[in-house]
Amino acid sequence: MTKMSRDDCFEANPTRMPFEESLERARMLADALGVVAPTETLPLVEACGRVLAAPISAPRDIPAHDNAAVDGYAFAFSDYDPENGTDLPVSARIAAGHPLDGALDRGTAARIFTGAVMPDGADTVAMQEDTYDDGDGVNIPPGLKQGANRRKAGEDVRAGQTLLRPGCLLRPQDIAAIASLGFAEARCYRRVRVGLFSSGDELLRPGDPFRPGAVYDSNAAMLEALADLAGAEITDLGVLPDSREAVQGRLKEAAADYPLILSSGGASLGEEDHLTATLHAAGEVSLWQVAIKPGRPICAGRIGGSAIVGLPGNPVAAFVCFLLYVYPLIQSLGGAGWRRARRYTMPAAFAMTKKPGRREFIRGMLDETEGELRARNYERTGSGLITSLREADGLIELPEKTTEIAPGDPIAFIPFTEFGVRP
Ligand SMILES: Nc1nc2c(c(=O)[nH]1)N[C@H]1C(S)=C(S)[C@@H](COP(=O)(O)OP(=O)(O)OC[C@H]3O[C@@H](n4cnc5c(N)ncnc54)[C@H](O)[C@@H]3O)O[C@H]1N2
Ligand code: MOO
Repeated sequence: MTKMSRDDCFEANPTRMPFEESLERARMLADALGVVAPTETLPLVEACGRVLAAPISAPRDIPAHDNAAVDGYAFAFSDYDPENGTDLPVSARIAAGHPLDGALDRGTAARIFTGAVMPDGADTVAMQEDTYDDGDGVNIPPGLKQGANRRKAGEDVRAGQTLLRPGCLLRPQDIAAIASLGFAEARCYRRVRVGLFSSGDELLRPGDPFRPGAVYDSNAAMLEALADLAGAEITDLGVLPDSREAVQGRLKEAAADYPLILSSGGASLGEEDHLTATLHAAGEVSLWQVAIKPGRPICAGRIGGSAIVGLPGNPVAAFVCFLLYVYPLIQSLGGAGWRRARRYTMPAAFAMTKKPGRREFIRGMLDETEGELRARNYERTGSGLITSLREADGLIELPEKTTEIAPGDPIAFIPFTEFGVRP
């Protein structure tokens, strides 16, 4: 029989849920609840950052016409000698927004400007810097290929093409694409409404006078800011009272109003664990007690049509669990589908040993050495150190089976930018 160390609850309790299973259960919870956000039509600039709710198809080609890519002279390639160049009389002037009425006369060139519609009969443009006035017209230099300096109709987008599908997160470049089709508005999902509780008798709200033994509630402000970046709209519902009946009452009440409820603190195995008890009594538990560090006491489940996530009280654990579980949950409930944060493989710039059997997410900083990015760990591991989150650029993910990391070993890095947190 293997000896169990008393100070390691993972060895002492082999029943903790593996990380991948817990994430799959969170995903199943999200799938079961579906998209909870209603839709609304928004002007384009307000739509940026939102999730698209209806497909957007192109009513016409973009660009709509063949057009000049440079200021210069448009002509028919069939009138041109690519070996020696050609002198052509200039019979028209075409500015952007003012297409030529009729076709270009055969054997002539048109003075044309960037973005102006190519006249019928012309297929090639010489850049003005490469030409000269030969007295009677313009000299087109040798060496141009057919179609040079011409942008084809539909080369960006084809008429009828579905450009954006429901569920896509609208970025500035998507807004540009929608505007290029001539649409001023987009149908979007509303932000997911989230009710937020904190939990703990020691908590004071920022602004309250300090008292001995107290801790200011930093999780509420942090989670509100994170949820805002995730595209949700948080309502701070205050601190949960320390009574099982009162917690059950407040949670049930909130579940009737919000499709997602977050709470931090009071999720561990201590006597004060009213949240998990409420989920057991009034709803369903999807995951609880996961083999991860930090964040082991996380729990999640539902009451009716509302998802509830009990985040651990330690600020680092609350932050990490938000990124791992709540961020994708908000995306999914908000219509964007479940998205797993991307991992970037890079060499470790540190050495450490690790206990097997649990997934660890340690705080990491990016170092650039000789043009290569490497990840360094934050030396202290305490789950209450907000400073460590401020120093870090992201999380280093260490798999269950890993027991040792040496400098140069490939590691998986999840930058905070994946969650909209700017460096
Ligand atoms: N016997 C055990 N003790 C603990 C376990 C365990 O499994 N067995 N798990 C540890 C781990 S890991 C964590 S994480 C914490 C999580 O506990 P809770 O989620 O129940 O949170 P609390 O006990 O209420 O608080 C923990 C810690 O965080 C501070 N806190 C809580 N809320 C806030 C807030 N809104 N803003 C700032 N700081 C907050 C609180 O003061 C505590 O210091 O349990 C371990 N113990
Ligand atoms: O794992 Mo707890 O979630 O360290 O702070």
